[in-house]
Amino acid sequence: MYFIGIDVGTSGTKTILTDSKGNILATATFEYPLYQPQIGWAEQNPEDWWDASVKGIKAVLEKSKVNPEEVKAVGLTGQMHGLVMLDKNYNVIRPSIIWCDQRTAKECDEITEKVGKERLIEITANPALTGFTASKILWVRNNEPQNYEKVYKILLPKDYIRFKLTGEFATDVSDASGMQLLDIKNRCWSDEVLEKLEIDKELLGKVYESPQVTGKVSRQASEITGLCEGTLVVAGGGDQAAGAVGNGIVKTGVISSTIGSSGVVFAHLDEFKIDPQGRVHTFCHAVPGKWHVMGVTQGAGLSLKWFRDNFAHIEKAAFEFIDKDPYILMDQEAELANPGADGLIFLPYLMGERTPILDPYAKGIFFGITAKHTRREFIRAVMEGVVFSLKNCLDILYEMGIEVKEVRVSGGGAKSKLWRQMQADIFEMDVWTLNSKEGPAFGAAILAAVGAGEYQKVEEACDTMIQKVDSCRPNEKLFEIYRKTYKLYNSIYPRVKDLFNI
Ligand SMILES: Nc1ncnc2c1ncn2[C@@H]1O[C@H](COP(=O)(O)OP(=O)(O)O)[C@@H](O)[C@H]1O
Ligand SMILES: O=C(CO)[C@@H](O)[C@H](O)COP(=O)(O)O
Repeated sequence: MYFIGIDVGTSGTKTILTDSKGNILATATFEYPLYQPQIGWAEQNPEDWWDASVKGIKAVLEKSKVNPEEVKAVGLTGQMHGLVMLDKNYNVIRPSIIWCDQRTAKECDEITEKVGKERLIEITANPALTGFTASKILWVRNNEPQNYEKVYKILLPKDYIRFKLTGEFATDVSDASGMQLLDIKNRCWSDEVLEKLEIDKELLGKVYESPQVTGKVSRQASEITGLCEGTLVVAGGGDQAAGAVGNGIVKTGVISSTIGSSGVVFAHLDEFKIDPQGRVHTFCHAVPGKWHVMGVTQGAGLSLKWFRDNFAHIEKAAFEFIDKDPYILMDQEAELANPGADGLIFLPYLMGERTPILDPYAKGIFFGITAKHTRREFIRAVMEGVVFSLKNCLDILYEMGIEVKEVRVSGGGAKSKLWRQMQADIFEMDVWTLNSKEGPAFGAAILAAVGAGEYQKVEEACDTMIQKVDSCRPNEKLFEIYRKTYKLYNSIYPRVKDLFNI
């Protein structure tokens, strides 16, 4: 039996095909643009996600030579929080306002006022945040009433792919948690929040636990994708929860640190638990009946990509001549700089910042530039700044009393040995890599295997399908320089934060 996992990421959609033991037979990634019509805005075109998913499914079927009849189930995952609105003819009404868009500060105030700050945290386990879907819905209602009038269904990114594959309107508890409309403790839509925000429940899909089957591939989707009509489609999860399943973060003590476009530190919770100050998110996990807590930095891999696209012309040119990934060349360059980048510090707030500072107006900073600094210190400072922002989230987890015995790294950033080592040195802990680097897509395939009955429980599937392969040991000699640099990093934002919103 075979399973397909589809991850609708921010930089592209990744599709993988695995067997039931977790061997990956084929992978395919198709990229698409991110539109930034104004500073702080971020949009993508849901049709691009569907095109990339169709191409991905076709590619993995072709590369693996697996007979589509042997593909038992498809699992879906993707970037969380993005708002997809369909009209009654199932057409997309406007581009999706995605997770890193920061335009909704006013709507967050509106949510806090209507629901009440404490009650909102009690129900949704989080304060009102610009990244979450509820404020994006209100923004469209307040600013584009002509679009809001047309809304028939509201979906999350991966759930749009589900609709295209099966015709069903559905979601799962982990992704729905990021809409700020879910009662997180009771794992269902909150009638109270919906009523107070005057959002009709009929607009939302049915909520499932992540391994549950939500529908089957339709004849039309079968003709487009090459999958067999009737192939099962399971609920899946938000990319962080599915990624955690793909990394085996399904029990306490083991956490993950992911550098994708965003950066996330993620821990499993057996019991519902929140940070009373709302500095990190508590959401439903993709493991039925469990929760998780995570800290999110908005601009992690996104920061390095921004640097590559704007300042790494040498590496990009080299790529054309010697066909070497510019990121690998940038890594080599950064490795030549000293740890601590000779005092050059980068705050990665290029898309505002989520946890723990929760500031949509925050902006990026290079601090401490001198004539001695060269491009290599700049690249290194970007990478270190991202790890410091992840360490800020890790510190909150420690404050909450969460046990951390082991860190597993994933996301595109985990391809870099230097970035993995920096995490070990700055977290002062061993960091592990796994057999699969395809975190969320692999997690979605695991959820598909559970949904199809190949395994009874997510934990059992993880035990069989995931292996640890390699670790980076922290270098104690670097603790002092990184501790000193981290202290300085932490003292910059509080001193300048009032200047960002002028
Ligand atoms: N070889 C590499 N070295 C360092 N960083 C890398 C490398 N390859 C990819 N990345 C980083 O990974 C990011 C993409 O990660 P990915 O998990 O694919 O993102 P997403 O799921 O958001 O689309 C890029 O923005 C880049 O910063
Ligand atoms: O906003 C969050 C999680 O709350 C992000 O993690 C998005 O889900 C996007 O993820 P990537 O594209 O970086 O994987």
